[in-house]
Amino acid sequence: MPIPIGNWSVVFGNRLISEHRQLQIEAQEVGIQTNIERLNNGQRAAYDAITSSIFENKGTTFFLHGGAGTGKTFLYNTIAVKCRSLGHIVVTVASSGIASLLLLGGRTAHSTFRIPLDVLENSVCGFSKNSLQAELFRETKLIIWDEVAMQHKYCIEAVDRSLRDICDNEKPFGGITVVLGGDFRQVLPVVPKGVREQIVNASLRRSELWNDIHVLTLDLNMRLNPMDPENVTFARFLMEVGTNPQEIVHLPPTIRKCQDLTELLSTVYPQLEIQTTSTPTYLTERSILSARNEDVNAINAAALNVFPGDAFTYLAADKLSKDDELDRSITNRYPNEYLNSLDPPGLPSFRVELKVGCPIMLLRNISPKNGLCNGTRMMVVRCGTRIIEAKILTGEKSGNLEFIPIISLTPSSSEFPFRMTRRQFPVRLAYAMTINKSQGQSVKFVGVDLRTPVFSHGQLYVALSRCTSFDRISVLLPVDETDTTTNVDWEEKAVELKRINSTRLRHWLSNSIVVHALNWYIEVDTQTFWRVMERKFKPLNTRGV
Ligand SMILES: Nc1ncnc2c1ncn2[C@@H]1O[C@H](COP(=O)(O)OP(=O)(O)OP(=O)(O)O)[C@@H](O)[C@H]1O
Repeated sequence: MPIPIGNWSVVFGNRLISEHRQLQIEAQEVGIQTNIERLNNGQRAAYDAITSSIFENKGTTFFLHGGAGTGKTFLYNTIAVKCRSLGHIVVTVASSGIASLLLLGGRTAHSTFRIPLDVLENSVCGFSKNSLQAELFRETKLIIWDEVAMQHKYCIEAVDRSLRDICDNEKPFGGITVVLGGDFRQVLPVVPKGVREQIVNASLRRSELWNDIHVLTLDLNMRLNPMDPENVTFARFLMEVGTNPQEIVHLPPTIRKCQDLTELLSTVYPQLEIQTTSTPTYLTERSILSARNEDVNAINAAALNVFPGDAFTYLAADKLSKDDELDRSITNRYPNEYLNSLDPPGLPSFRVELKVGCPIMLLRNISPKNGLCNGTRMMVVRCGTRIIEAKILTGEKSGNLEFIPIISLTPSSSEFPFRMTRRQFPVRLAYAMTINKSQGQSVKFVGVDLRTPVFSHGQLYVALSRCTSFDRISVLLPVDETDTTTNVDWEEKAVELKRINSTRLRHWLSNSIVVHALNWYIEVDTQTFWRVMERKFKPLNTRGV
């Protein structure tokens, strides 16, 4: 297609600003006053602090910290509607497509701010000073950014840098009031093949920006009924797992412990062998979670095996990028059979097997406006040769029938020493999903596969907080465990990872031990060091005796 000549925004105005004018008109039609009156004390205090920064042009950066169900989204939307109804521009974004669907006028942070995919320490966003985006942001009074705890700090820093530049203002985010929100008890940013220190360091809390951030806290769970003692105990248990985690967690007797995978499957998905059981409500209400992709794939395959009906198999077309295809040393070393055997995270498998009535999860933001985001759960309605028809199970658009096309997907550049593309339906089976993927999703019945314990910060807390009561959680533990599992908390004060420096070394050695691991030095306080050693080596000693 030829590129249009001329500057159409001069004729029609800035289309991004026009979209926001539409949101302002819609906001005037919503009766926002009742929502403001319903805010609880914590929400009200946060509301007052944020609105005063907006209306008095203070340009404060806030972090709204709150666990699952504490009413963060309710508050974001209340503030956004209030400001829009007064004619202000409010940009609402989230770190994931699925979370952005819950915000009024929400989009992903990456698409709104044009954050580079391979973001680095000094990256800037992909809009210039004269762009439509820059014009929109200069008019913006408030930015709301949800699920920030799982976003790499470089993304937030890139937005800060770019906004300072286009607004010619050295205040954080160019002087715009910003509300970042999330929960640091949940999983931290994903750093491919990253070691613990890299992952902890990728968190916003380790950014220079954190020094200028004003933290607001919400701690009343609005999803649980405070009059129900069972609910209160459950909320307390979750809080304990999230905020004061012990290395070993005792799972209360009210949580069902399954003997094997078959029992876990039949507890979470009862009567799966009957085709008519698989309705949208049945599938929306349940999920099995596991920390590792391999276990998730095995559980999905087992569930599909139990579910009746004909299986449709779709094989992908894999190929190397054009440059690599010409290089004989690469084509000889990585033939097509090898590419087919790869199962990179975030990409569909080479072989996708589906049945009508089974749940799937989208792996790409195909059309956020229509509820088709990375993470959207759907139920397969028809399996065509070139298209899959599926019903949306979650979010505002649930119940809508949509077509899923075959598309070309590329794994992140750092994954392999070559570039490849895979043409496949961007879906995975969704009877089970990884704990990281389940963040932000709620279900009625959850199964947690803990045969391999969680390995990263916040995973146990996220897995156990997907539903609202003990008796709806079933777990599968290793054969030799009856009611305990391991938790991981990387934000704790007891063990701090730091690059060594000689002045600190002398000081540290008085009350801690410095261990050399790979190319990092790890400082561990003496008590924790011996506790870990004891746990690790006790079995050997016992056998020796
Ligand atoms: N002040 C309030 N009055 C009435 N209902 C509320 C209030 N605050 C929150 N809620 C309701 O409580 C439930 C949880 O709130 P919300 O989804 O905003 O929490 P959240 O912190 O965003 O949760 P999550 O992190 O799990 O997404 C929702 O159904 C919401 O409508």
